[in-house]
Amino acid sequence: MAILVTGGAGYIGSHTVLYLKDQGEEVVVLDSLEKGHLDAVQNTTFYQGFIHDEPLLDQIFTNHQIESVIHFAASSLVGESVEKPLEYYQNNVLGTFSLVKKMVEHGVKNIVFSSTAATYGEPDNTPIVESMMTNPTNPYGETKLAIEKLLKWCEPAYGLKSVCLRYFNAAGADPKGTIGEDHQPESHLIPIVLQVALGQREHVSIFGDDYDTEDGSCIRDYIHVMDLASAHYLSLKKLKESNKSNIYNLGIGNGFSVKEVIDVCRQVTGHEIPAQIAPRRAGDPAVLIASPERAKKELNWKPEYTHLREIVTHAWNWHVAHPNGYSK
Ligand SMILES: NC(=O)c1ccc[n+]([C@@H]2O[C@H](COP(=O)([O-])OP(=O)(O)OC[C@H]3O[C@@H](n4cnc5c(N)ncnc54)[C@H](O)[C@@H]3O)[C@@H](O)[C@H]2O)c1
Ligand SMILES: O=c1ccn([C@@H]2O[C@H](COP(=O)(O)OP(=O)(O)O[C@H]3O[C@H](CO)[C@H](O)[C@H](O)[C@H]3O)[C@@H](O)[C@H]2O)c(=O)[nH]1
Repeated sequence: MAILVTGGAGYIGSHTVLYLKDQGEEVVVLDSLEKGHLDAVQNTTFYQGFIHDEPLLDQIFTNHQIESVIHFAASSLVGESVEKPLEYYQNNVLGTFSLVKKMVEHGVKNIVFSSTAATYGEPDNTPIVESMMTNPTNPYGETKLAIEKLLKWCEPAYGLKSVCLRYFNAAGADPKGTIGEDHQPESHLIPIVLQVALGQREHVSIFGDDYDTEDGSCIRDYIHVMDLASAHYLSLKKLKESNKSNIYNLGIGNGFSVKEVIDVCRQVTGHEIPAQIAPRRAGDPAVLIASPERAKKELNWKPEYTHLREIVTHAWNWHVAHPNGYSK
């Protein structure tokens, strides 16, 4: 039996594919390659195409014995979603609609879904526990919450079981250095800061220093991408054993401000990394810190890389070895 990984050529998807294969799982990847990289999924059964291509999904579900889906494929930039909400609803909500419809038609009962901390919006308290109110502050988070709700209603109707993983900020790279983060254009904080250290950018902009935080910059919970990968594996295992849907936060449980992240990158790279204060980015909440206790307790998940310095070191090793990402 195989696992279909949508968006498996992307950043988190490719690290999860690597992890799943290491555990002996059979994997089939579907990715449009609009953002992903074929080199990130070498020696893996691969289909280039869209999750809303229903004939292609029929072909994949017919050709392979797919027992479960891990669903990463999405548009996922907070700022861009504020500018292009229609594109976000089309790719994320309508795309997932087709995927789930075809899963139901082909009798595939298990899905692990990439949700996000952005479903919570501006939480009243930290750390965030799963029972807190969801109230997204941007269209990206709204589309992910809409998908969580779609999955919830598909359980009583069609017996579809789901695990929604609300990740906080994915960072780092495969510690062995085989794959890493390469978004084009890059918008995420840590790779941008490392591109400054590599001399590819003159400075990093700090989006807002007037938030209600100690140093005025936004606070996020950075989680190593391989710890995310192991959580997907454990979620699927638990789902198949218990036949019970659930929602889990995935973060370390510690927050770092933008300024603190830049300081850690300075220590790791030995580069001065010039930074400039810039206006706030639309849709950004001030503080997002996870309580990962439910995932630790129920999935027996033990994050391996809990120090930001270690996470940044793995990212830096990848960037130094691949200054132009996957492009030759
Ligand atoms: N990076 C983070 O910190 C973070 C945090 C929370 C949640 N997430 C979620 O995790 C998932 C993966 O994020 P990522 O950072 O790896 O993003 P990514 O852009 O690197 O990967 C997404 C992949 O999906 C593919 N894709 C997009 N739309 C598609 C479609 N309609 N059909 C087929 N393929 C499609 C892209 O080509 C890309 O390879 C996303 O769902 C994202 O919303 C990411
Ligand atoms: O050049 C930059 C880039 C980012 N930031 C700041 O750094 C923090 C982290 O930003 P990222 O773009 O790296 O990540 P986000 O927190 O915006 O988004 C991540 O977490 C979200 C959940 O909140 C979503 O799930 C999204 O997919 C995922 O990339 C934010 O405060 C952002 O304003 C800067 O100051 N300068």
